[in-house]
Amino acid sequence: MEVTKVTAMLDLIVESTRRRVKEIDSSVPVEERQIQSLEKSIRTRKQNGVNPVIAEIKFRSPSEGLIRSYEDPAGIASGYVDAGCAGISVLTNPEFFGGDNSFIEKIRPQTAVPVLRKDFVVDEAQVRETAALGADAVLLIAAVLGEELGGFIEYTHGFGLEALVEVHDEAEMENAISGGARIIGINNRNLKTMKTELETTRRLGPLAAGRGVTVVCESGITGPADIREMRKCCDGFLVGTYLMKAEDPAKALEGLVCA
Ligand SMILES: O=P(O)(O)OC[C@@H](O)[C@@H](O)c1c[nH]c2ccccc12
Repeated sequence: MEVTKVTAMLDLIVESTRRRVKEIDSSVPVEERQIQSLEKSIRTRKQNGVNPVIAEIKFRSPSEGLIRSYEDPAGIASGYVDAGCAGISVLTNPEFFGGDNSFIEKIRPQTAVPVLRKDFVVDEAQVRETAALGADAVLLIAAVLGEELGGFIEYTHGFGLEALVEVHDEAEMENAISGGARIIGINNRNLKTMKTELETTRRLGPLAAGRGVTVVCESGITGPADIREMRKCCDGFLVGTYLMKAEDPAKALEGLVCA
């Protein structure tokens, strides 16, 4: 029963996203620019013995409801940068995650780290829009794109952007690697049950070892101990709720970066 209900939730998100896609203005020019590489940022930090953490800006979610009352995303982002994040993940879905495209435009000019645009990409117009907004990378979810994943990865790279390709099981991991993914996010949250299990990264991380990809452990990180425990199975981390629930998100992040 529960599974059917939550699958309907993902369908709902994808459906509402398709409505937003119709409103994208594809005549907005995409300016030529040098992107900041998330892949490089993660690798450099790892080599320097610092935990690479992509810190997320997310005010609400279907599983948590309201996570933090709204405040200027640019202020949170600059705290994250000072605390040594490897990148900033920005939710732009308004209906379910309290995000907005304008968050990217607000954050980008004052941010010296890669910015990841997090949304439910179902159409190439959203990838083009991501480039126009000035982000450096875009999330592509294997479970949403299925057989089209490889084509979307190629399209993304064609814009000079990087893709964080999200997987949740063995088949999606293979689809991502054969589709040309360079950065793979293992989502510990089961999108059907909404539960998080770090076990997912423990199981799937080793499948990517030695295959030239950068692996990010996503969702359900609840503090420095999780980072210390999981870092042998991945290259970096993506953390949202734990930081956004903290009174001082930047201070909470410092504890993860130095864990
Ligand atoms: O808040 P958490 O449990 O730290 O998780 C962050 C991030 O992984 C999560 O926001 C996320 C992972 N994949 C997504 C896809 C869409 C929206 C959100 C997400």
